[in-house]
Amino acid sequence: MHDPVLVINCGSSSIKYALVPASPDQPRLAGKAERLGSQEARLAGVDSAGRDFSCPLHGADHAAAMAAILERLEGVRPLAVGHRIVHGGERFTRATRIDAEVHKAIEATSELAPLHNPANLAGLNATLALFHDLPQVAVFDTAFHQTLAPRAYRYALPEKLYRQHGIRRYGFHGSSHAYVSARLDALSKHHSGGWLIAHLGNGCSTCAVWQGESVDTSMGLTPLEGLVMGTRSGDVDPGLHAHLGRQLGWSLKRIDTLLNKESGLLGLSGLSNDMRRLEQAAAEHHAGAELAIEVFCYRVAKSLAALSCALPRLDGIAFTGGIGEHASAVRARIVEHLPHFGLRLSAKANGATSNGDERRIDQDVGPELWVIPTDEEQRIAEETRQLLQESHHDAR
Ligand SMILES: Nc1ncnc2c1ncn2[C@@H]1O[C@H](COP(=O)(O)OP(=O)(O)O)[C@@H](O)[C@H]1O
Ligand SMILES: CC(=O)OP(=O)(O)O
Ligand SMILES: [Mg+2]
Repeated sequence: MHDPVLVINCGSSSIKYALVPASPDQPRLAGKAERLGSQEARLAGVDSAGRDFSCPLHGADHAAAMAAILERLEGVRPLAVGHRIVHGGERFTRATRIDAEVHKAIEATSELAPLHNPANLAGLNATLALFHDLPQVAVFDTAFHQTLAPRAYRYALPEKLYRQHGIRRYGFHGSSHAYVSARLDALSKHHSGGWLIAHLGNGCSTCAVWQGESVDTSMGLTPLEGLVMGTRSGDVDPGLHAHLGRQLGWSLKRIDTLLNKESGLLGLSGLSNDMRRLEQAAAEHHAGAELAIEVFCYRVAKSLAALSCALPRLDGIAFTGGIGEHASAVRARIVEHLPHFGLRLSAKANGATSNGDERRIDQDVGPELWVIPTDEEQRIAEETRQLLQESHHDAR
């Protein structure tokens, strides 16, 4: 049980890997393959000899990138492999050891998370081939939100669709929200309190946490509901699909691509899905970039206000994800849109450059405001290790 856990986090266009040691004072080998599927695809990180590296992947897809990662980890013998699996449907409420039947069940949920589950499976298949004798564990994004009450997870649709087809809200980014919520519990004086968490990365979601449990969240049946994201629209009028079909003759496939890949920050700005790029362009008065940032911030605030209804008490708000962690102007604009929450942002603390630390950014009055860098890999490793310990215990 002292060996490290290899964590594979396959996103829509990236793969993060981490060899997470049993004890936090030991070094962690980690890296990331980015922009997969494009000519700019690259892999950078630390290899099994502890050396930093960075290399082009020349248009590699997920499977090719996984092969390149595993090559760099040659000689590594982990305790187990923990996989981030985005959609676990209603069946998977906690980390689960992967066998042939679980593998099939994950495949079956792929159509509910078309940008994610197929990528997760590519990562799983690559490590299964190399480490076929090691335990492989699935840690689901949806599991943390299985504590939602029916009033939060049911859509106002005929019951049959829920009972027979599992059509309900599931929520995602569970490992991130769970990690941040546990850190807030450790750091804040409000132990086990009421928190709103904004995970703002390429995919974005908010979550209301009460006493360590998710009570509501912005994503739904798929990771498309809710906030404006890099290329995803978030909420639109459900009548849009029928309208585009009738008026423009668009197929469902075309509409799906529009909402998942051509919308969000990219669609609004007409420029980029990357917040850094948009902030630069907005500083030069690019109208599309200014609008994209304005809509993004307003929608995050609106979602936080809506989710506050799920909390008996609001102790604070935490920002995480690439944008939540680094974009101080975005955080300030979100807070500005919530004047009735009594939030008092400290301009100095908010404006300080982020160097990966956890920090408070309020003036010590009103609900607390935090920046907490997320660590999905740490959470996935912990859940993997815990599952193995439990099965070890049960077997004795
Ligand atoms: N310094 C920064 N300022 C503004 N935005 C940033 C900064 N660093 C990263 N971001 C944004 O974070 C987003 C990516 O978030 P991240 O959580 O890394 O993505 P992923 O969901 O792929 O893990 C991008 O929009 C990127 O522009
Ligand atoms: C669920 C989801 O949106 O994940 P990601 O942020 O990795 O795209
Ligand atoms: Mg992400």
